[in-house]
Amino acid sequence: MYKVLVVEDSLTVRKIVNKLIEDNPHFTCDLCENLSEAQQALEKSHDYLVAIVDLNLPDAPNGESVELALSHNVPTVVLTGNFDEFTRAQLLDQGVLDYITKESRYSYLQVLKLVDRLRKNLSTKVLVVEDSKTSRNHICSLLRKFHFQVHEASDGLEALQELERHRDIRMVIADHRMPNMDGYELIKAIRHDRRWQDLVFIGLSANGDSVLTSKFIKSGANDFLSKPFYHEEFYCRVMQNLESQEMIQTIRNSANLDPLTQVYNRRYLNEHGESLLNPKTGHGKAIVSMIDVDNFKSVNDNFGHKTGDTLLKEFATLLTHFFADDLIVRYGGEEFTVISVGASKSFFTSLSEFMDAVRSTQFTHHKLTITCSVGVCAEQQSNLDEQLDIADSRLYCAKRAGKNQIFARDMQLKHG
Ligand SMILES: Nc1nc2c(ncn2[C@@H]2O[C@H](COP(=O)(O)OP(=O)(O)OP(=O)(O)O)[C@@H](O)[C@H]2O)c(=O)[nH]1
Repeated sequence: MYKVLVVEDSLTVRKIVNKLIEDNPHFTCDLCENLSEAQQALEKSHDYLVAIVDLNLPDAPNGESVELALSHNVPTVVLTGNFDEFTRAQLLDQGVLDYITKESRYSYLQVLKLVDRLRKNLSTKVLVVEDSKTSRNHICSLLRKFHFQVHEASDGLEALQELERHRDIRMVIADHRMPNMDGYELIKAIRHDRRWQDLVFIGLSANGDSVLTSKFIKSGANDFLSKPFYHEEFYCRVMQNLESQEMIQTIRNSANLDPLTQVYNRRYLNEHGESLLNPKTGHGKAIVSMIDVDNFKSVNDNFGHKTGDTLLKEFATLLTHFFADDLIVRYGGEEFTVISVGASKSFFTSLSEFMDAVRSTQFTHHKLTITCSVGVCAEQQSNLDEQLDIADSRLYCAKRAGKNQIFARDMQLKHG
């Protein structure tokens, strides 16, 4: 749970902000109506994610509440009834994150959006690629103020190494002119690699060259900023690009993920499974397994469909824990497919550990114990469908042989 400090003398505004923020289960608010309450709150707690502060309070008419929050190193958003260009520029220079006027419901939604962005930023990695240390430090400190996890590189080659080391970097902000590999070469290298297709890339350059801008964008950059930039513009671009990327991710997820268990769905398997077996695009071979919960119908019959759903979710979570590097698909109902391109020995070790974990786990709040049956096809066939069919027929054999077991080869059919 993240704590938000709200310093506001109007009861109505306090209530609106509190309601909007606390409707999001990630947040809780501490409400203060004047400077002295804010002072006490800041002395008592040192873990505020952000402070939302009214510029003029009865006991602090000249923005003292903002200075107070900033002096405690709490990222601060100013909420005020007066829009005044000079004050706004002054506050942004002082280091406040944003300046929002209390005009309409939309203003309050903007506050909420910013607060939630700050929460998400805590786990968002950004790579800053810039050879000038002064400029790099400046960009990094702007990003840290917004709670981003910041990584640094001084040229394109270093950036690629950093991206290999931290596969979950979501955004790259790169200068154009750099030794060894410039920004333009960097974006080309990034877009060449499918793993980084969703990475947000913002190019930077000192000369404001429009040819360079279009070259960057055509090569796959999402946006471009000319230096020197005003930090408000910088933040707007960063936030907007991240939001667009999240929207694309959400659309992609809703097309490819099973909504109940959040593992991949059949559609994804049909579109991408075969490429795993293709030596040009994947590993050329894979171990295919079909995993099915035993007697699942009785869970629905005895405890209801909702409990059945919860059990499936927990079962899928267990799969993701044991087969983190493999492709996990909900094949249908209570049947899952795991496709592994790793070594056969380590796959069977994980499978056996997974079966043990299933037997010993208590599922749902009813503490249900279950087993599962598995059919595996590790021998390569001419296509994925054939491997799936063989794994499925072995799963059927495992069921017929009494369930709670693995069938991996035809030989075992006889000894089942
Ligand atoms: N709760 C829930 N049930 C589902 C879902 N999808 C399929 N089912 C149910 O899963 C049950 C599967 O039943 P069966 O095919 O007889 O399988 P089983 O009871 O596990 O029997 P064995 O496979 O032979 O061990 C059916 O009752 C389906 O209605 C789902 O998304 N949620």
